[in-house]
Amino acid sequence: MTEHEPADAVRETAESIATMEIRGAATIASAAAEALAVQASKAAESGPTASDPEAFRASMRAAARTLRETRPTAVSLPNALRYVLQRMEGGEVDELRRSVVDASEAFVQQLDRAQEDLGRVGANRLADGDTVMTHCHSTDALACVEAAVEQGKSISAVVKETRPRQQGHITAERLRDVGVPVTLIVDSAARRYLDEVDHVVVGADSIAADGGVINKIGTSGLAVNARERGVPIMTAAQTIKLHPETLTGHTVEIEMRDESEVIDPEDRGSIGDIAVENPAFDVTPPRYMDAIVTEQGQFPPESIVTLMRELFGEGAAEPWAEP
Ligand SMILES: O=C(COP(=O)(O)O)[C@H](O)[C@H](O)COP(=O)(O)O
Repeated sequence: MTEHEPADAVRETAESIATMEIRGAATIASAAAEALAVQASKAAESGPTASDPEAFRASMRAAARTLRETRPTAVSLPNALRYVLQRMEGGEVDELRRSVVDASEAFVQQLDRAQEDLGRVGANRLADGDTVMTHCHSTDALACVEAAVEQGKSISAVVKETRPRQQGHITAERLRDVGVPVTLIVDSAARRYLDEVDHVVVGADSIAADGGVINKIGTSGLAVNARERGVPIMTAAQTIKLHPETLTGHTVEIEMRDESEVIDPEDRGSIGDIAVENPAFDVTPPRYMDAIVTEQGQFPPESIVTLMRELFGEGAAEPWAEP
């Protein structure tokens, strides 16, 4: 195996992330970490990467770049790659392999634990009898509702379908499966139903140093409406969603997806010369978000920078870059 040929499993994972078969920031992060472990095992098996530590390292960097290039917005993806590659160490291929496999396992375990911990923090904000409104499908947001249900609270949900990919349907099914009564609505009905809900709970793909929440398109409009109706809105986001590059003034790239997700290619001809745009995410300014719930407790969005600096220092390394 050469440095420019990531294992098939890495290419398959990258393809699944790009096509959204694997989706949602936390799930993308664990799939990426696991793909690096597979790459390490394959690279240690045969070819120059099996005998030359530098070729092995180069193949790991190339695999990380392949994964990094799939989708630009969820920072949990580069944070996962960074976590694993920064722990790659050893003078021999076998040591390098082991360090990558161990780091990948530790990362995935940490992710699961963090989600459980943040679920309990978020659940404390929910009271028995509350109705929550959700947007998209976020495993972190769901963890809060599930933990509240486990605490014996009776929770019901109004679930936005979330055009164009309708991830709300996944949320509706997950909530139904844990016994939460669900009402599914179209996105444009959200303001009408806000009068019937006690909390809005959303996830995040990235959180900027100023506390801005980058999440599925439509989150910012929902947040503005929730504020106007006096309904508290929280973001459930593990700390791997904190975007270290925003500490140095970078902005988060918003993914633009194909127009075929918005309009059926068969109908495209009939609408003629009309531009169709499909941004996948938007930014909710911190003043419209009541709390960011993490595994380390809840924070007002404006104070998240303190936690970010503690965890990431002043910036972000790119260990996948060629030296
Ligand atoms: O915006 C989305 C998913 O977008 P997409 O479907 O385009 O990937 C989710 O709210 C966040 O990724 C958080 O999810 P989680 O809490 O599971 O990390």
